[in-house]
Amino acid sequence: MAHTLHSFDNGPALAEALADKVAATLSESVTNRGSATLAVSGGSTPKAFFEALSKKPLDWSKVSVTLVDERFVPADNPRSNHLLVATHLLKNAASEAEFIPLYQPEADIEAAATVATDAVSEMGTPLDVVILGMGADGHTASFFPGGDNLEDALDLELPPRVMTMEAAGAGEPRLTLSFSSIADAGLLVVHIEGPEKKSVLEKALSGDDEAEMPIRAVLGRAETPVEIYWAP
Ligand SMILES: O=C1O[C@H](COP(=O)(O)O)[C@@H](O)[C@H](O)[C@H]1O
Repeated sequence: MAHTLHSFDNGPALAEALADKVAATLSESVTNRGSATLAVSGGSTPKAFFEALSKKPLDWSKVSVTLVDERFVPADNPRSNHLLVATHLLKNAASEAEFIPLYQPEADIEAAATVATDAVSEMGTPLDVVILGMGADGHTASFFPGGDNLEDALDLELPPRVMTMEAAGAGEPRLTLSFSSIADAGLLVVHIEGPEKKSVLEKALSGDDEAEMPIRAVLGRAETPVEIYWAP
């Protein structure tokens, strides 16, 4: 599938431009459908983007926000993506948005995935905006190389859902949207920063082994053209 690379001089310029693009897409959905949906990633990269997006003037009370992936930890854990989003995105104008967590306080992660699947499915499909990150190992969402559920997670024939994932490189067990949940998003972005991530992207684009670098599934098979946002 096609992709477009948007390069910026620095992180703050990228954050502002991406926030403008996402806000415009969400506003359009609110105008056309009366509501909008957004799924964002965790990690260290999106903080400045979240801060910029949180200030964009749109009817956030009509916007539902969820995560692309999450560790199986409660929201007060410093490694929680929910905590990251609460701290950097769900404030200012965006404090009006509804947040749908992937972590659920169930006895085990499989039960949490079932509850989260029901909650996310109420957001409707396709999602309006999905923002993906990418790790140095070529993972995106929680599609990790060597992940125990990787094959099913990348299967576009399986229904959209929240899945569990365990992998050596993942730390805690993870909850992740399946590829079928994100591949048809209205706006599908891969947000990466730094020279190392650029090299990882170039390596991903030069091969086709998805088990080695799961980001290749997104770059190669997503129904929606991928918008890559990069800054040094
Ligand atoms: O584990 C994760 O890492 C990736 C990339 O994070 P970064 O710190 O290198 O920006 C992220 O996209 C994903 O949501 C997160 O769970």
